[in-house]
Amino acid sequence: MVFTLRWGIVATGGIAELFFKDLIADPALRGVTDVDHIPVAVASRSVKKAQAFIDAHAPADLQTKVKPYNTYGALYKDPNVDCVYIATPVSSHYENALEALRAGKNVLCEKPFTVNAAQAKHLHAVAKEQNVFLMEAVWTRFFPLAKQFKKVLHVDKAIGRIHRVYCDFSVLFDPVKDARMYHATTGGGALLDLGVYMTVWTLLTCYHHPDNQLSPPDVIKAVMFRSPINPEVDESTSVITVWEKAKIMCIDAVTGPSIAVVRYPQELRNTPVPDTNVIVVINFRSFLTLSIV
Ligand SMILES: NC(=O)C1=CN([C@@H]2O[C@H](COP(=O)(O)OP(=O)(O)OC[C@H]3O[C@@H](n4cnc5c(N)ncnc54)[C@H](OP(=O)(O)O)[C@@H]3O)[C@@H](O)[C@H]2O)C=CC1
Ligand SMILES: O=C1OC[C@@H](O)[C@H](O)[C@H]1O
Repeated sequence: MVFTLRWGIVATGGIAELFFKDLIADPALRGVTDVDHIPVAVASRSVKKAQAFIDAHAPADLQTKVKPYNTYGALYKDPNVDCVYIATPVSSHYENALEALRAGKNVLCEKPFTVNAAQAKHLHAVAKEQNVFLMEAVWTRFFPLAKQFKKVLHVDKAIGRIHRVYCDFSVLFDPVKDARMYHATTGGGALLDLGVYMTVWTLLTCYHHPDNQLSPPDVIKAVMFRSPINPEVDESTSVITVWEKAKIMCIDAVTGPSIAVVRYPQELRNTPVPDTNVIVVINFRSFLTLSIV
């Protein structure tokens, strides 16, 4: 029997477009035959934008079936929506998710989940109260690669004992096109926007290390450079965590919005690596490659 999940899309920006395209792809393409996803509503702050989004992205057979809304709140009240996908800037995630949860909807909320831990904890509590599903859309955590990464490190122990972890991720943002990245009011800056991506690999390596027994890090220290374009947001941030039980020190660095230091496997492969050192490379561009060099 096929379970059908009916989706409401909140906001019509860049990632909402990509999500929508994936949502309507046939699940059989990824070997799934017992679940079907259908978009039933799109909400924007302007109904014209919602309609234009549907016109541009919904396939012919769904064009008249996907309902446009001119407020996000109206979509939360639609009884045909089972799950709401929130694709607004992070500064609005808490408010949007809270309203959707209180309307009894399941929620998939874009990363970063909220601007602080208190908001995240409150959303978690409300979702429990309402007995609905709530998740942050950190897609990289759900690639088969993540599972394989954990197995290679912690079950196969392919690189032996882990002493130090370095995670580095950079993206260059255009001050006009990616304006949300340059303002604190929209939750911009390197750490808030990109930090989750490194955290995935840090947590898989350190938090899920068998010796760590799912304990939080014992030390967390961070250094931040302000953006020269708008000092309200950070240009780059480095975070050191120490995991005493597993005896690992981890350095996470993110860079953006206006400077990007991009390191990809190609250049690492060309770097001679002494036998005693091992680098595990995750290729962010494809998410398919896990190399031990
Ligand atoms: N998982 C992933 O790979 C990615 C996730 N993201 C995350 O998705 C979220 C949205 O990013 P992205 O789509 O790139 O952003 P965009 O700026 O392209 O779109 C954001 C949309 O949110 C709505 N919105 C509501 N309030 C505001 C506001 N105050 N200012 C601007 N827009 C607002 C608008 O839709 P409308 O006018 O229709 O209401 C707008 O189109 C962020 O949290 C980001 O971190 C982003 C890129 C990749
Ligand atoms: O989540 C993200 O990952 C990739 C970036 O290009 C994007 O803007 C960011 O928000």
